[in-house]
Amino acid sequence: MSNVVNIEVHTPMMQQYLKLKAEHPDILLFYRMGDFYELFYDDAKRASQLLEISLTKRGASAGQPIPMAGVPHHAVENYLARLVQLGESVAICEQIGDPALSKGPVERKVVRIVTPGTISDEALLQERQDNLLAAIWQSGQRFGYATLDIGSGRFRLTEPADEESMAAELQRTNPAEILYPEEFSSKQLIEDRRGMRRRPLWEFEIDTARQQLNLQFGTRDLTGFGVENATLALRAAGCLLQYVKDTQRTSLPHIRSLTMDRLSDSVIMDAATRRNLEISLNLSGSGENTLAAVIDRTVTPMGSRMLKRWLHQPVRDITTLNNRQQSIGELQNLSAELQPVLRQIGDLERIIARLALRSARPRDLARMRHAFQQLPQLNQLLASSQVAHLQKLQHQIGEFTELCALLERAVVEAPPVLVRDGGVIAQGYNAELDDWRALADGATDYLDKLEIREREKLSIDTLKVGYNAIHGYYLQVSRGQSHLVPIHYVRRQTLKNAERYIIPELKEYEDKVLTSKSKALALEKRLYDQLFDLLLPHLEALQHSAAALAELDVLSNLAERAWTLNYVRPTLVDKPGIQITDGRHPVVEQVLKEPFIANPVQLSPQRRMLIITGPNMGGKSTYMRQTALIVLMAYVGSYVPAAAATIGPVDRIFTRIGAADDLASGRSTFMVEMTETANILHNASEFSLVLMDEIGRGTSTYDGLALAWSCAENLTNSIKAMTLFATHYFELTTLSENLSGVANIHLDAVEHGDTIAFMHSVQDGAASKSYGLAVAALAGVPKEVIKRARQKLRELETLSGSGVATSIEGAQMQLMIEDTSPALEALQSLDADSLSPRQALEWIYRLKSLV
Ligand SMILES: Nc1ncnc2c1ncn2[C@@H]1O[C@H](COP(=O)(O)OP(=O)(O)OP(=O)(O)O)[C@@H](O)[C@H]1O
Repeated sequence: MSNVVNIEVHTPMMQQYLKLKAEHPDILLFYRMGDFYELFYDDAKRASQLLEISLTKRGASAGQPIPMAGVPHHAVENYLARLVQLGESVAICEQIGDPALSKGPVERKVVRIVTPGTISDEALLQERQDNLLAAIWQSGQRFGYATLDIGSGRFRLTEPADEESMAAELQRTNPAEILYPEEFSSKQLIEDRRGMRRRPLWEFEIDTARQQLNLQFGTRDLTGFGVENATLALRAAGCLLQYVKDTQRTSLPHIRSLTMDRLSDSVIMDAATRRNLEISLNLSGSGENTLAAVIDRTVTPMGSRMLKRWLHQPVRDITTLNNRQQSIGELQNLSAELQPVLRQIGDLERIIARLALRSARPRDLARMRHAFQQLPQLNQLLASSQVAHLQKLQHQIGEFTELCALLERAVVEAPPVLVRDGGVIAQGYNAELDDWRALADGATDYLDKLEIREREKLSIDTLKVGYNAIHGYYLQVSRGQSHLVPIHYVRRQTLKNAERYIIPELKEYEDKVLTSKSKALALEKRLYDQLFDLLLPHLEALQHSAAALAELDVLSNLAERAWTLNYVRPTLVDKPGIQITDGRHPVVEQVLKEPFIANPVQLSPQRRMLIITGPNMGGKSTYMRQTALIVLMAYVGSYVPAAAATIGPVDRIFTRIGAADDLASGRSTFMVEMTETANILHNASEFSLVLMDEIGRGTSTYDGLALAWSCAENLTNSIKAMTLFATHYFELTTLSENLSGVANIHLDAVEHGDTIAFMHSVQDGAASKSYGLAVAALAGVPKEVIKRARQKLRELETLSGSGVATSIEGAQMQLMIEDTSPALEALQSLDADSLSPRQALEWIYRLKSLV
């Protein structure tokens, strides 16, 4: 802010503003002015662009007009939501002093900082998506990475060994905000991401990190979490925790532990694989036609978030997988009854987080109560289950009878949005509150009693209590009886026929009535806060319960999906290999109008590589992807789209499918393809599932073929990975003759008149011909171009004379020769509908002579 050299020359209000702004130079400052939040100077200009609100001026200070933009306070959430979406942070500055008592501007303070990665307000969050804050640290090749979900308290660490795995982690977690150290050298990893925050190096100090974390968890050291030696990740975690404390400005009791994610615990997928398999985002970046779109029918937002985490992090622990499978089996009979009950539970996880942050709204408490009210029924439904894992979940869910009763007593049936307006605490919960409210509503019989008492005591039958705006409450006595009033009656007003008096008791009452409304409100706020104090000791149990409920939702969803979509339970074995009978692509089978053709997969140490040939559009990519998706689903613990599946150990899934230019980082299609291939060759093992689609396509034929050939050899001979290798290089089909473990399969197609029909069924052996030209014709490439291509193809084939090419393309030539015969040409020009029977007979003779 260059125009602010000497703060003294500004108006007092601007001085206050500038001091506050100086503490938050990099983020927008929302400065509360009455019913508005206002932004000044550069903030105003930026906000007016980002929010499309008008930029005006508010007077002048230091001789210069002050650019200003503002948003009404009641609509602030909409604006915040938009800014947070754009990756911006906002400091919220409120008036905290009493305007009536302050000289000069009212005292103001930044009460919280809203940042994309630390939001917990319902209005700012997407329901069915995790919202993570991340911090990253680098040392040499290696990284430390910490993520926190403030909406649940999940705090996780990893230490990716290289850039590739770091990129995969970033993609898996997809944080809303990333803290990175100044001088971070792998900037290209994060530069396209939103919500980037550069932090000073000292925030990543290891000693400070340990100290901060121990303070947070109330521990002496971090050995209990098994992260003592993870110094890279701990540095990131330390920075992250300080940032959260700084922005939230409140305690964070729901962040109770730290977990280390170890790569060996899950089936690893790199960034390209995650993208290619379209797990929760499709290749064009939306959620349609993805695995998640097909199998997510969870009934709570927390369940949906958990399911997506599962899909992105398949686990290798057989016990966990068996637990999930058994539960799904059992829940197939129960899910129809369970799901409507679970739906009522809603987003308990985030409600509990807001409770921990003491920002839960009255409706959060009402929803929590409603959730508790479902628990007896839920427990009853689960009671009959024999599956140990479900029993464990049931135990973890608990019943919270007392908390439910408390909330039933304390909170009205349908509370308003904010505590500020009152009307949240229920009648009968607190006697004092009831009194104040009764007073405020004039709903007491105090005045009636007073009137009767005084009238009888003084024997003045005209005495009555009245009220007017000027004098407040008074006692009125007719002129004729006014001489009877006692000495402590003070005359206030004389009317024609009556006198009006006040007495101290009445005045006292009046003061009480006048202040009762604000007294009631203040008490209500206190009681509301006390409710938090009563609920918070149960925080840990509540968090466990929410997690178990989310898991129950995911499992009954998977049970329902398995039942509805006809999935089977896969058998997980220690013996390497993948055997699938009648496998289907979970997404393609849903979007296809025609029936999906199920296909088998047989992979084993003796049959490690399948070379897949067949026409374009034949279904090669679909087949390869469905195999990967079935394996992924099996390692999520889900049932799979197949008639049967037996799946051995899988450590990683790799895909080299399709190629998109990575223009942003200046890498060509071929370069991307080769980088991904290199990654596979470096990292795959005999337990990896590798999908290779048409590698070598992006360069000259011979280079491409040579590369494809040597990659295939390397994958079978040295790496011994389980590989599906789709190719248009027919030469590769001869690999099976020389290499053990390689087999040919193809996708079938048949010609049908002058078009071809794709059978989409996988058969043993290599494809008998290539249908490139036929498919091109099908796609509408002009006839003369196809014709010329046929000529050219023939020339090329005569030229090359290579064994494989001719034998396979020979068949193609056959097709072409037939195609150009005069009989065929004559037939093509024939309008069969216009022929008489006699003409038809003549035609047959004519055709015969042409052949
Ligand atoms: N098993 C199947 N059953 C029914 N339809 C299928 C099947 N497999 C694929 N298809 C249909 O065929 C289309 C093309 O499939 P896919 O993209 O897998 O072919 P491809 O052989 O990989 O083609 P290209 O070589 O051009 O990439 C799919 O979009 C789908 O509509």
